[in-house]
Amino acid sequence: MKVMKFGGTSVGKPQRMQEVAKLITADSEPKIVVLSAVSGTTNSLVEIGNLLASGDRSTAKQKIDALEAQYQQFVSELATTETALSAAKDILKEHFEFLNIILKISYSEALSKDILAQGELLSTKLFSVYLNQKGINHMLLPALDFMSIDNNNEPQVPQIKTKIQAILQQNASTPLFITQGFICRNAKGEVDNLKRGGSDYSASLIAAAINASVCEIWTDISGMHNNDPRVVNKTIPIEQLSFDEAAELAYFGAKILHPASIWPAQQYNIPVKLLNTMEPQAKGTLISEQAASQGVKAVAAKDGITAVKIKSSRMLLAYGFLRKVFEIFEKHRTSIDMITTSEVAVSVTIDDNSALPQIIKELEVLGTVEIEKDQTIISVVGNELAKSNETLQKLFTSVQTVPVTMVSYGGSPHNVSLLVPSSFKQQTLQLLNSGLFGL
Ligand SMILES: Nc1ncnc2c1ncn2[C@@H]1O[C@H](COP(=O)(O)OP(=O)(O)O)[C@@H](O)[C@H]1O
Ligand SMILES: N[C@@H](CC(=O)OP(=O)(O)O)C(=O)O
Repeated sequence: MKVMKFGGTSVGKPQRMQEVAKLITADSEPKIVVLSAVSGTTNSLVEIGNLLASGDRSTAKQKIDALEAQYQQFVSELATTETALSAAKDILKEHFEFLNIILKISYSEALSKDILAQGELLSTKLFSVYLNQKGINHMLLPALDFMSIDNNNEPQVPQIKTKIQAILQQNASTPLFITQGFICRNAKGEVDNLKRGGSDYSASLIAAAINASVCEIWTDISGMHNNDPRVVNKTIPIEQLSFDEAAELAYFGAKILHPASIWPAQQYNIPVKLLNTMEPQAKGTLISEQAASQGVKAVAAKDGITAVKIKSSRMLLAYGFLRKVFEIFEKHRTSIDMITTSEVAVSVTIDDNSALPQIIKELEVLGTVEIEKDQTIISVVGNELAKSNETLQKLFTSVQTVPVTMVSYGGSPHNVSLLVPSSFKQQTLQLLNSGLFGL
C-alpha cells in the first residue's frame, strides 16, 4: 500500500483535481491519498479567524461570502452531472453554514482551529464527489478519527497506527482511501492541526503507521531544488537525498516539505518521493536512507530569526553555565536553532519571539544580553560537507561580501549554517548559487 499526498496547488482548480484522479488510478496498488486544502483556502480561513479574534464580524462575513462564491464556481466546473452537483452543493451548504454559525459564537482558540479545518474537509469531500461521478471506487477516511497529538503537540504514532490499521482491516477490499492532511485531534479531543504546511507531515505519519511501500509528495515543482526557486533565478532539481539531508533542508526553510515531515518516514525507513503533479513524468527527488554522493546538495533559508547573545566574564571556566542558559529557554518553551560559544559569550538563535521579554529578563541575571532581530539562517546542506576542504573554501569565498553574524558546523556532518541579516538573504542565496553550484 502506498501514500500519495497532493498539496494545495495540486487540488487548486477543478482541472487539477481531474489530473489527480488520473494519477491515483494509474496503477493498481492500494493507496491512501492525503489532500491539502485548495490553495489559498487556509490563508483565507486564517484571515477569517483573525478578523473574528479582533471582533470585526462584518469583514469576516464578507470574507466568508467571497470564499463561498469561489467554491460555488469551483463545484460548477468540477461536477458535470446533476447528482454530483447537488452532492457538492450540499457539502458547501454544510461547511459554509458552519462558518456562518461561528460568526455568532464568541471567539476562542479552539474555534479558530475548527475554522482552519474547513479547508481540508471541503477539498476531500468535493474530490470524493468527483470520484463518485467518475465511478471510481473509494472511501473517505476522516483524519479526525485517527490522527492525534498529545499535550506537547507531538503526534501519537502508536495510537495513530492502531486506529488506522483497524480501519484498514475493516475495509480490506477498498482499494482507495481519501483523507485530510493537516487536521488532527489534540489531547482534549478538540479539532487541531499539525501547523501550516502540515499535510506533508500527515502523509509521512500515515506512511509510517501503515508501513507504506512509498510516501509520494505531489506538488507544483519537480522535486527538491538546489536553492529556493522563489528567491534565485536558476535552480536545478536534486535526484536523490538522504533522510538526514532532506530533514535539514525541510527544517531550515525548503518550503517544499514541512519541517517535521521526514522523521516518521525515516524512523520506519519508508522512501519519500517528491513529484510534480503538472509534470508527472519528471524524475523528482527520491529521499531514502542512502545519500547518493558526497558534497553539497542544496541551500535553504529560514527567515524570522532572532539572535540572542549572552556575555559573561563569569562564564570563564564555569561549568553549569550553559545549563542555566538553556533552562531559561526550556522554561519558556522556546527552541534554539543555532548555537555558538566562546570563552566569554554564548550566542543562540530562536524563531519564536513570543517569550523573548521574559527570556531576556532572566538571562540578564547571568550576564549582558544583546538582541539582533530580523536575521536569516542560510543552511548549506549535503553529505560529509567538511570532508572536502574545497567545499568550505568555496562556501566562505562566495559570501565574502556578506556580513555573516554567526557560523555553525559540527552538529551534523550534513549542514553548515550561517546567520545573516535578512536584508542580505537574497544576495547570499544568489552568491552561493554561483559559488557552490556554478549557476
Ligand atoms: N529547495 C526547494 N525546492 C523546491 N521547491 C522549493 C524549495 N524551496 C522552496 N520551494 C517552494 O516550495 C513550493 C512547494 O511547496 P508548497 O507550496 O508547500 O506546495 P504544496 O501546496 O503542493 O504543498 C514550490 O512551489 C517552491 O516555490
Ligand atoms: N492547508 C494547510 C496544510 C498544507 O500542508 O497545505 P500545502 O500542502 O498546500 O502546503 C496549509 O495551507 O498550511
